Amino acid sequence: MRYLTAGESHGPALTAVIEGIPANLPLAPDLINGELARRQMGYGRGGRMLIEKDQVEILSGIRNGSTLGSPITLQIRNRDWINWEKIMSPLSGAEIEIKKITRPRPGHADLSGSIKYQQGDMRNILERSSARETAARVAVGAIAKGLLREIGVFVWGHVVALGNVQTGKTIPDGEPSEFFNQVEKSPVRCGDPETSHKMMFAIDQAKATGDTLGGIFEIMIAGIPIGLGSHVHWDRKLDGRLACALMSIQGIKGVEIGLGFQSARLPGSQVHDEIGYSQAKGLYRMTNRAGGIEGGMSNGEPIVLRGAMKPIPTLIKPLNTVDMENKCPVQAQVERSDVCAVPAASVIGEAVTAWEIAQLVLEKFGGDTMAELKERMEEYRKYVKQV
Ligand SMILES: Cc1cc2nc3c(=O)[nH]c(=O)nc-3n(C[C@H](O)[C@H](O)[C@H](O)COP(=O)(O)O)c2cc1C
Ligand SMILES: C=C(O[C@@H]1CC(C(=O)O)=C[C@@H](OP(=O)(O)O)[C@H]1O)C(=O)O
Repeated sequence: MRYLTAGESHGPALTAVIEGIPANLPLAPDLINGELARRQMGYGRGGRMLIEKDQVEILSGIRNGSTLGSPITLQIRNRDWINWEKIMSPLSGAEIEIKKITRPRPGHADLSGSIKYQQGDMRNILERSSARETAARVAVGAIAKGLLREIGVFVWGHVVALGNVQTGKTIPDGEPSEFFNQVEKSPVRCGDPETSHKMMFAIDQAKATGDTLGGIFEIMIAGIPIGLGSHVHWDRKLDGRLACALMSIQGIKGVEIGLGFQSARLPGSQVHDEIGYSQAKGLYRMTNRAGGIEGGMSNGEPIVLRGAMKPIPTLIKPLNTVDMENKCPVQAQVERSDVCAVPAASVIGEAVTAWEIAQLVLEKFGGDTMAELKERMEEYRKYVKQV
């Protein structure tokens, strides 16, 4: 399976072309639109989110509510395009004078991108570096989530820290759906109402001072059998693949799996998950500090990952920079911006990890149709149970 996305932030649309989804996966546009709406919902977003109401158009690969096995093309139009049509026109000689962006924002792609691609106007960099692109990735992830649901695998995400406000709540063992229902109700995607309020207050304060905030989100993936990924080669390791997926999200600067960095400070007796066996459960772990991954493979416990997002680089009270026209000190470019996008990043984290898991499932079990895939997984699950 593979996919590509294309599209500029203020261009006409974002597009994704996906290859390798098996035939006969039921897929309604509402399933994708629901995920697109979740990505847009978080507290702390700027003016752009009031303009966009992301809706998917399916251009190929799905007929009568079901995948065909052929490439799937998805498109999400940018409602903001009408305000940028002339500035973003693909034709040369626009009728209006276009003001170049020459004041790179510290923390964004502007400076390095404009030097690398030899662009005098940094708009030519910011348009594609923008996290607007993640709307396309969430649409792709919605299809991956749909596929995983069919084989009993579920992906959830929630915010565990925003700036220096942290939630003490962890995902409960067993059936976590009640906890995640609470998360869906929270504008900051935090399962603890009291902490949610503190997080919203922190965002309000950052906004009032022209500043921005980052934070940490956690992803949990349940229902994965033992043995996804492999120890045999570096690029087949499940932890490496998931870390790469999360690090590819704009603004993500750190990834942890299970205890993560904390495991480096603890003795082995407090880190490794002891193995047990009972007739009812079969092989099981007494704890899940490894976050469900050992030796580059799933170990049958839920996978638990965290992504750390830096504060948004565009500040309403801009940082110092250099004007590339004359190298004089100036304040960085600012039009409008989000104050915090960690709740959105949590939804994007679900999408990119769901894609990676779906890809690994297809690599292990294969299948041109959902029936083939389900049958092969069923067989494997039976085998694991009787080991
Ligand atoms: C959902 C989301 C929304 C974002 N919104 C903004 C924004 O409004 N302004 C901004 O400067 N950066 C925003 N960012 C972060 C930048 O896209 C990101 O910092 C930039 O592309 C540089 O990449 P890097 O931080 O991964 O190095 C957002 C990121 C995400 C995931
Ligand atoms: C458009 C989205 O996020 C954008 C990501 C982004 C950036 O620099 O990454 C900058 C902002 O865009 P604009 O400059 O148009 O206000 C965000 O709104 C989105 O998430 O759909």
